[in-house]
Amino acid sequence: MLLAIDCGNTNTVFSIWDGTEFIGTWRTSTEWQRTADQYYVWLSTLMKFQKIDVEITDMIISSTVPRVVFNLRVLADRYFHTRPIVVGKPDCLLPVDVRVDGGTAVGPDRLVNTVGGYDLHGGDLIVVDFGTATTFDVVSEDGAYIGGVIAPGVNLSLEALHHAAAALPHVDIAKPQKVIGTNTVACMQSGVFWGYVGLVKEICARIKGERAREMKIISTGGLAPLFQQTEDLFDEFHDDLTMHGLTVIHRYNKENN
Ligand SMILES: Nc1ncnc2c1ncn2[C@@H]1O[C@H](COP(=O)(O)OP(=O)(O)OP(=O)(O)O)[C@@H](O)[C@H]1O
Ligand SMILES: CC(C)(CO)[C@@H](O)C(=O)NCCC(=O)O
Ligand SMILES: [K+]
Repeated sequence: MLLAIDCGNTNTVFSIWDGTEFIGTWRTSTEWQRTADQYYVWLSTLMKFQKIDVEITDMIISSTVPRVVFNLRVLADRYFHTRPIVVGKPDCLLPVDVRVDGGTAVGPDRLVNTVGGYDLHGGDLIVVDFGTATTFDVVSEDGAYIGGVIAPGVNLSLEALHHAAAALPHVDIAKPQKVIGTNTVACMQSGVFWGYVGLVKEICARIKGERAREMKIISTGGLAPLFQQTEDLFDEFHDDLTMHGLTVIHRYNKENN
């Protein structure tokens, strides 16, 4: 069975794929110091707790944090006796082209989202991922990753305000009732929430303009539903788009490598 690992700058998600569906998904904070032994204790405990008794034979990793890959490789070797596929490494084949400036190391999560989105919807897509950063990945008609946009993430924007301004507290994102905030927290939430609604609309409109064609907008990441409930920003939301993309890349490598 496949263990798919999506390692972002804030959180790392482990999912087990049985070939048809994900039978378990667990999340931990991303820390490059975490050792293979620590991962194993954590994962095996959670698997036992959910009575998931399966043998992991394959592993695929997407990591936006290069340093964590070493210990995940040790995990694969020591506990599962397998060599992981690492997205972005030369020996990992991708079922889509990447058309960007020479020397650009595109984030593996963006490549995986491109593959996952293309598999589910075909081409001419904008994939919006609300993680540590908010990324827009532009997928051409033939499924290639042709570039995109990187904006500061929602939580990062709120944290930046808190850190840089002595009188601004730590605030969690929420949809404000009105645009005009009548207290500090409401003002901050309004700036980030409505600012983000505008950001998403403007960027998507400009991408469509530059491409001069209609494009489907799909979203993923924990905060996408919060925005979707207000305005019709996206055509579709997929909670596990990155994980889906990892299973597609794994299958492609098994068949072609
Ligand atoms: N309604 C909500 N309000 C506030 N935070 C939320 C809400 N729903 C989800 N979140 C948070 O949104 C964040 C986004 O999760 P996601 O997995 O997409 O990205 P991440 O883990 O923060 O970033 P990365 O993948 O870059 O590490 C998570 O930290 C999650 O706890
Ligand atoms: C933009 C992030 C941080 C989003 O997770 C990641 O995809 C990344 O580190 N990208 C590298 C630069 C690029 O994608 O062009
Ligand atoms: K993510």
